[in-house]
Amino acid sequence: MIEVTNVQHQFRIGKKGSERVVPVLHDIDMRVEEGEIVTIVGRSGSGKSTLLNLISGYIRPTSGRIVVGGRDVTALSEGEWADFRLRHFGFVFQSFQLIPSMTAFENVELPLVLQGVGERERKRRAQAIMERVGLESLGSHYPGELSGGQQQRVGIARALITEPPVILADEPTGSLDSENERSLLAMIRELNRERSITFLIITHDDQVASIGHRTLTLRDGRMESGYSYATGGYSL
Ligand SMILES: Nc1ncnc2c1ncn2[C@@H]1O[C@H](COP(=O)(O)OP(=O)(O)OP(=O)(O)O)[C@@H](O)[C@H]1O
Repeated sequence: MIEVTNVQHQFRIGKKGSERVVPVLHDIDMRVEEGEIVTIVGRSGSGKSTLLNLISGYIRPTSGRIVVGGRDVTALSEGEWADFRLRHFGFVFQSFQLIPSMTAFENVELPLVLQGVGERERKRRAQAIMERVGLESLGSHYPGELSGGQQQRVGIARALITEPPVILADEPTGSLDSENERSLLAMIRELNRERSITFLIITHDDQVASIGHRTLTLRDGRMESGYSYATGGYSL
């Protein structure tokens, strides 16, 4: 499903002529199978978000190969990438990233607008997914009128609406209290079981890490072997 092979990444910072190279990721090899929940942990600055941004194509690796669903995505043009991203990935963020001037329903519908899906089909699918995440009565609320837990459910519904095979989540419970965190994690598990959606989740939180079938650890830009809850052993 996702195969990262020998990926290195460095950022260039500073003015042209006096640029400095900042190496961030080294020799990254990892695989995520279809239907797995994989959590990635590591200290602040270890390169977790950079790895997620590489997998989702927002940045390109300095070297190495990333294959998603059988496609070598490092070879895609910008336009192809935007299209590929919309079909293959749903995104969930710590800060929800909802559009404040749109209602919950309109936020959920938005990816389908971008995909050019007709209005009737959009409404039907948005309605169904809002029901699935328990928000059917809150569709007309604006994000500012919802609790953090409810906003993150809108975020999950928006990520699910295009039925992507993979959901990438960066600290999805980082802004939630422990009760909302528990309920969001239960929902991620259910969605994974019901729909075989693959989840790749970055987190600092042990509770979140433990919902992964495997947990991988990044340390100073290198991947340490991961712990598998299924086999009780370590592997990449
Ligand atoms: N656009 C950029 N330009 C230059 N350096 C960057 C850029 N983005 C990230 N970095 C550097 O890369 C390193 C890894 O950052 P990254 O955000 O991937 O870490 P992280 O593990 O996700 O951290 P956190 O848990 O704090 O979010 C850091 O040293 C950071 O300063």
